Amino acid sequence: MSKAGRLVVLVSGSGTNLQALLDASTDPSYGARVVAVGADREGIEGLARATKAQIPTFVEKLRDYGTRAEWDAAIAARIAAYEPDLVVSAGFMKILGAPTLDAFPVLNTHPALLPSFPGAHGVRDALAHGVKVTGCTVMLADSGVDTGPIIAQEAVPVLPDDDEAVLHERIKTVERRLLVDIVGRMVREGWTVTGRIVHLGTGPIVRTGNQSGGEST
Ligand SMILES: Nc1nc2c(c(=O)[nH]1)N[C@@H](CN(C=O)c1ccc(C(=O)N[C@@H](CCC(=O)O)C(=O)O)cc1)CN2
Ligand SMILES: NCC(=O)N[C@@H]1O[C@H](COP(=O)([O-])[O-])[C@@H](O)[C@H]1O
Repeated sequence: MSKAGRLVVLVSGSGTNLQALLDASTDPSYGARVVAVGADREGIEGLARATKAQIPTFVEKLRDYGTRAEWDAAIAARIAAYEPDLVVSAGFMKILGAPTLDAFPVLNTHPALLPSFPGAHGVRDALAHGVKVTGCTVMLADSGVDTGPIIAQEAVPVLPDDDEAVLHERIKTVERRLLVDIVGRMVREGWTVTGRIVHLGTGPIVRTGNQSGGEST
């Protein structure tokens, strides 16, 4: 059995996507394991889920730093300490800067069909716009806000009496399944990026010296 891919998962809230990854990783054939959970705030359920699973956690609060650049450097250093093969932003509510993006592949999950409704309030914005179909997107983060190359999407219906919480829970049911599937495939199969297109299946990401995971061409 080859070595399991190392995931650092970043959270800012309830952490149900994190929990789905923790649950999936109990099967050795999944090929990935969560080695640390990071957050931008204390006292969230996502951190409690990690602690219950005996996974190391760290918190880097933006307000503890004089500048955004200092926070960017600090969270990148915390992530680097765990030597991830893949960073997963699962409800993490801060835009990651170059120190993280330049060092690691960062996967993000968003509760809307990008490029529609990017940002911190995708579910609220879709509902307010009156769309009849929304969904979720798994993508590679780049320096923009939800502008990175899209890996997978799945549509979710908007029902007449939906409020933001009801719709978001319907989306999250789909999102957790999609995220677990894509993370597992990326770690087991690797990926390449050609322009905006992500191709899965280019060889295992877990580095054993001469291998490489995600590659841009
Ligand atoms: N470099 C990137 N970092 C992150 C991305 C990304 O696409 N590129 N995605 C986000 C997750 N996200 C949407 O999926 C998202 C989260 C938060 C925001 C935002 O406006 N954050 C504000 C602060 C909001 C707060 O503290 O409540 C900010 O960072 O100043 C936009 C999009 C994860 N990181
Ligand atoms: N723009 C970022 C964003 O809105 N992310 C969303 O936050 C939720 C976190 O849920 P969780 O903490 O239960 O996994 C998820 O639906 C995720 O897509």
